[in-house]
Order: sequence, then structure tokens, then C-alpha cells
Amino acid sequence: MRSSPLEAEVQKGRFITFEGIDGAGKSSQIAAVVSLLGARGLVVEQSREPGGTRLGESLRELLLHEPMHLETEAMLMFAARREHLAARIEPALLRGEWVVCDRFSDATYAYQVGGRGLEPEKFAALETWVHPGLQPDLTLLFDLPPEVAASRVASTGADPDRFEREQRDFFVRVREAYLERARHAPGRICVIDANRSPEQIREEIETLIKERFFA
Ligand SMILES: Nc1ncnc2c1ncn2[C@@H]1O[C@H](COP(=O)(O)OP(=O)(O)OP(=O)(O)O)[C@@H](O)[C@H]1O
Ligand SMILES: Cc1cn([C@H]2C[C@H](O)[C@@H](COP(=O)(O)O)O2)c(=O)[nH]c1=O
Repeated sequence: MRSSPLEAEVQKGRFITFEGIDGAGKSSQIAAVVSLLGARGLVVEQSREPGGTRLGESLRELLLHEPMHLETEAMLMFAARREHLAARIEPALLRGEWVVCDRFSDATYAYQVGGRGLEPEKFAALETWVHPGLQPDLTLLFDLPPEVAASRVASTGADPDRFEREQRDFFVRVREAYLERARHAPGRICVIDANRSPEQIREEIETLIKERFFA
């Protein structure tokens, strides 16, 4: 059995991911992109990580609330991702559908390598094992100062999870790791200035998607 059907078969759909530190403002923009694609008659599978499957959502509960060793955290992120790829992402792409996902492996690089200090070689080994040859077609990285993001998270009034409770230094490292990853994949990762109004951000993203996929 092949570990990833997309290694050998032709991927017909498109895979778009959204990334950024907690509170960057991804959620409402994801909804706008899903409607934009839907209005063009495309079938869109919307999902999130960690999560996206029943098992993945159970792992999400543990990841967001149970203290654990950083390598356990990294491996559980990739375990949830393996299930998500097999059950939803790869079948949808092979059917020619579009997948829009809130976070993917760039988040593991940013949070576990950048934020927690996981060795980059261990991240690379997991990434190669779990999705050899597959990367998103487009990643929108919402970039903003951690203090702005933290005040947005606080303004929701929701109980913060294990990641949201981290201090500013952690998010400074996560942000820097995201930007480093973007520097290494400039054709795939587009950095969006998320410290603007939702309307300005939506306009930029719509233009970007039209130019990238429909021009
Ligand atoms: N551009 C913006 N300007 C000001 N506030 C915003 C903006 N975008 C989102 N918000 C607000 O910030 C809060 C967090 O936004 P949202 O949930 O979309 O972020 P997120 O990136 O999905 O966060 P997380 O990754 O933590 O789930 C919400 O209260 C939202 O209304
Ligand atoms: C995929 C992934 C996620 N995380 C962290 C990032 C966030 O703090 C949470 C998910 O919550 P969200 O509000 O739905 O964005 O999980 C991570 O540390 N590593 C990952 O690979």
C-alpha cells in the first residue's frame, strides 16, 4: 500500500491553508474564501487542524488541554494530520474538490519547532513520513504583532487553551518561525498583514486568489 495516494496519482483539486499565531483573525476570512470558491461552483471541503476527523477532534481536545512532552505534542499533531489526510484531504483532492484548511504542517513548524524548541530534523522526518510530496498549493500567513493578537484573543472572553495561555515570548518565536518558513517557500506562502481591518484583509485575499487560480 502506498503511504500517500497523491505521490503517484494526479492531484486534481486545490489545497489552501490558513496560518498565523492565535488571534490572527483567520476564522472569518476562511468563511469568505469558502463562499468565494463556492460562488464559482467549486466543491469546497472546509476543515481544521488539529481535528477534521472524529479521531482528530479527540486528539485536539488532548492537545489543547492536557500538558504533555513537546515530542508527544509534535507526534500527536502529525497523527491527527495522517488521519485527516487519509480520511478527508487526499480523497477530496483526488475527486477534484478544493480543500480549505485552518492550519497544517506550517503550524507544527511554527509552534513545536519555533515555539517549543523541537529539533527541526525531527519535524522534517515527521513531515516526510506523513505527507511526502504534498504541500498546500497556497498558504495565507496572517502576520501581526503578538500583543495585538493577544488582545483579540482576550476580547473574545473565551477560556484560553494551553497554547493561548503562553506568554508573549512564545508567540514572538512562533511568529518568527512562520516568517522563516515563508522566506523558504515564497511561491507558496503569502504573508498577509493581519493588523488591518477585516475588510482590507478580505479584499487583498480575494484579489490574491483570483490572480493565483482564476486569471
Ligand atoms: N482584522 C481584525 N481586526 C480586529 N479584530 C479582528 C480582526 N479579525 C478578527 N478579529 C477578532 O479577533 C478575534 C479572533 O479572531 P479569529 O477567531 O478569526 O482568529 P483566529 O486566527 O481564527 O484565532 P485562533 O487561531 O486563535 O482560533 C475575534 O474576536 C475576531 O472578531
Ligand atoms: C495544527 C497545529 C496547531 N497548533 C496549535 C495552534 C493553536 O494554538 C491550536 C489550534 O487552535 P486554533 O485556534 O484552531 O488555531 O493548536 C500547534 O501547536 N501545532 C500544530 O501543528
